[in-house]
Amino acid sequence: MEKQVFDSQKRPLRDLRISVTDKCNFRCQYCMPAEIFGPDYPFLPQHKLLSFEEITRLTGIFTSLGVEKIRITGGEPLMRRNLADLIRMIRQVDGVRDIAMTTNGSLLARHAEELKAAGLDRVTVSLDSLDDERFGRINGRGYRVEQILEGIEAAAAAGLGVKINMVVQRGVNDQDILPMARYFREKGHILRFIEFMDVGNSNGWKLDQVVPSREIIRMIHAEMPLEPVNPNYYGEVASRYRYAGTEQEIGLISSVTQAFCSTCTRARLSAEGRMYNCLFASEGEDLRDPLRAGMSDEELREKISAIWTRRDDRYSEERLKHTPGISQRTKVEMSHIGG
Ligand SMILES: Nc1nc2c(ncn2[C@@H]2O[C@H](COP(=O)(O)OP(=O)(O)OP(=O)(O)O)[C@@H](O)[C@H]2O)c(=O)[nH]1
Ligand SMILES: C[S@@+](CC[C@H](N)C(=O)[O-])C[C@H]1O[C@@H](n2cnc3c(N)ncnc32)[C@H](O)[C@@H]1O
Ligand code: SF4
Ligand code: SF4
Repeated sequence: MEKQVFDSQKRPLRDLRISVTDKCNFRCQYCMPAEIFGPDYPFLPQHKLLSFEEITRLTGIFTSLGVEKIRITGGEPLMRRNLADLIRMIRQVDGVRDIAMTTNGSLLARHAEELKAAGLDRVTVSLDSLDDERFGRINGRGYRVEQILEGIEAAAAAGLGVKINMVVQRGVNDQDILPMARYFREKGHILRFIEFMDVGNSNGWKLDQVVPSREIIRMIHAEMPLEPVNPNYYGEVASRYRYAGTEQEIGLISSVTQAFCSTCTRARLSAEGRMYNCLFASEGEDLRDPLRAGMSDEELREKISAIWTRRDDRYSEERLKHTPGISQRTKVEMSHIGG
């Protein structure tokens, strides 16, 4: 690393979350509701997407400013053709310590081995229920649980690290909290419960749909006693717990009730090459056009450094005081920026 940049709140730039496509084969109601993301939805045409070479070049510039962790996301990242080639290219970039991918798991079984061979370290698979009927409704396309579980097991068998993410919504899948905890405890995979967030403009978020993490802990602890575990690293998003007397962990991502903006080290790159300083940002800064217009690495580096240096975003910490006005502000969609 040549230089570590800090933002206006003294937060270092450490992670880059790269969205490789805005398309997805699911239509999760909380992310890409089918009524809005219908057959005529104007997804990005291929020429507007950053190429693998462009993503790799930008990754190298980000690592020279302090980034060590890369997360590949989307849309559904496995909808991007030849994704393993991109992983192979990013793996070669100096300073990249960890490459993870967030996926809905539906295409994972057929790609797990090539992704591992290309240099992917770990996957986080999103799964909100073990009940086929509920899961089919949540994903909006009738996909079955079995297909995702096969993807999870294929990833583990290929030697990838595996975590499971479950977005919890009251009245939608809160009855799945305990079955999910029991199942993944038995399987030995880390399950993380995510508080449903007001991302984007289309998911019709209401505060009473959020199940606070402390309620989830209480519920699980009553059946399977838990004890807290210290964070793995500065700015870890999940609070960790383990089942008492075991090494088996769960995580709670409390972005609504216990915001973690004060240690947020994450920059985001959208599929068309805009840099976002926050998951809830309205505007991103275009890097693609300057890159295609021939900007040098040094000039791009200065541009990215300047964007991070003036960053003061802390949306989640301010959310509650802003809650009445939340829906009036136009934010980037989660499927666009990648979560
Ligand atoms: N508000 C907010 N939520 C976030 C942020 N980063 C992640 N999340 C939420 O947490 C979920 C899980 O994110 P992951 O990328 O799996 O978590 P992570 O903590 O980066 O993963 P590890 O690297 O395995 O620790 C996302 O899908 C979002 O819902 C963030 O910066 N702000
Ligand atoms: C936008 S998806 C992209 C990657 C991939 N398609 C997937 O679903 O894993 C990334 C993560 O964001 C989470 N997510 C989407 N909308 C959310 C919301 N409103 N609140 C909390 N998490 C959300 C998803 O559950 C998923 O774990
Ligand atoms: S959460 Fe992931 S799988 Fe669901 S619609 Fe969004 S991008 Fe697709
Ligand atoms: S709300 Fe924005 S600043 Fe806060 S943790 Fe999330 S991405 Fe970071």
